[in-house]
Amino acid sequence: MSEITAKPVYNRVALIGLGLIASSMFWAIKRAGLAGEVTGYARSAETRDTARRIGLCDRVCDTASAAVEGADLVVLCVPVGAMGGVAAEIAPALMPGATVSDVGSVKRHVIEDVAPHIPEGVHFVPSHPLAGTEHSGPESGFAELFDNRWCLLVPVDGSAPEAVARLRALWEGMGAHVDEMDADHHDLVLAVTSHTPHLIAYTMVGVADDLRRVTDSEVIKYSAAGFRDFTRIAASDPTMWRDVFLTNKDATLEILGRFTEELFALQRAIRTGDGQHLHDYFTRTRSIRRGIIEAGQDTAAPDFGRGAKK
Ligand SMILES: NC(=O)C1=CN([C@@H]2O[C@H](COP(=O)(O)OP(=O)(O)OC[C@H]3O[C@@H](n4cnc5c(N)ncnc54)[C@H](O)[C@@H]3O)[C@@H](O)[C@H]2O)C=CC1
Ligand SMILES: O=C(O)C(=O)Cc1ccc(O)cc1
Repeated sequence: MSEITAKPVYNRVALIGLGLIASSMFWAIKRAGLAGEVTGYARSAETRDTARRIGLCDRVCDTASAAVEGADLVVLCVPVGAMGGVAAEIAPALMPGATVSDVGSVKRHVIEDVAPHIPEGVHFVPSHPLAGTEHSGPESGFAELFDNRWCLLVPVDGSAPEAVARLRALWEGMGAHVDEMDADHHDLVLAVTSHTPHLIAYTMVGVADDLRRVTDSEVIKYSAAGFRDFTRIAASDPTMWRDVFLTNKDATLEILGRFTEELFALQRAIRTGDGQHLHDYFTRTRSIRRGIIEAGQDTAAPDFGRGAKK
């Protein structure tokens, strides 16, 4: 857990879109004293009311422009497909010298949608915390979400090194390990490690539901850990994940193509009784898992299902 820092990294941070990630950022920023003030804006009056009720943000504003006024860091925490529209809305109110960042799960598309709206003299440094849960909304965040998790910074052409270093300090202060990556590489890596696995989980739960077994209490009760993980992941926010697949289309289709080829080979091995193929395949995948454990790269699973925490 981070210590309280002596000096805030930013004077004023504005969080736009008050869901899981923004609320977790707020509690993590407060935990370590990383900003003088945190303002927030959410599109719906209901979310703004909830935020005020639970003390999420020092000041909740009724417009995005009011929230970003005087902010030296603005973080867009809305679904990937909404980033460009929000950037256009806040652009005239951005303070010269401010940094705009985002936390979107896809980077190339966000950069293409947001960068054209960033005024001269304002920095743009996209980011992506590799931490989350299947929960969403302002009450789902907690200060520990980013502890020991990776946050990838994806600087664009012209991102000033000092703006990148300052954002790195914020994420490290929130407990994350930080790495930098190019946008296309990011999108391919995430298609393998997150996006396609989510699609597979959605599909598996859909298949089980088609068989009318998933809602049967006995099946839920006796389902093994793997299927339970699928149901947890398949409960993730539909808007967020719709946008992920629509905006990381090429990388996801590339990985899905490879996935289906391998799946067909396994399907054929089962049909033809080719136990050697199955055994070889499972031996290879087991060694990958063991390599991860031996390298100490298996970070502890976050404590899913927690509520907002002050
Ligand atoms: N949920 C997760 O596990 C992770 C999500 N992300 C990314 O973080 C971003 C936010 O995700 P969450 O916090 O999970 O979502 P969330 O659904 O909890 O919160 C998103 C908020 O944005 C608001 N919103 C939607 N469209 C808007 C618009 N046009 N203008 C203003 N507000 C709008 C929603 O009402 C909601 O309050 C997404 O881009 C997602 O890809 C990144 C890492 C992990
Ligand atoms: O809940 C899970 O298992 C996750 O994988 C969380 C997650 C979801 C989306 C991201 O862009 C990053 C992390």
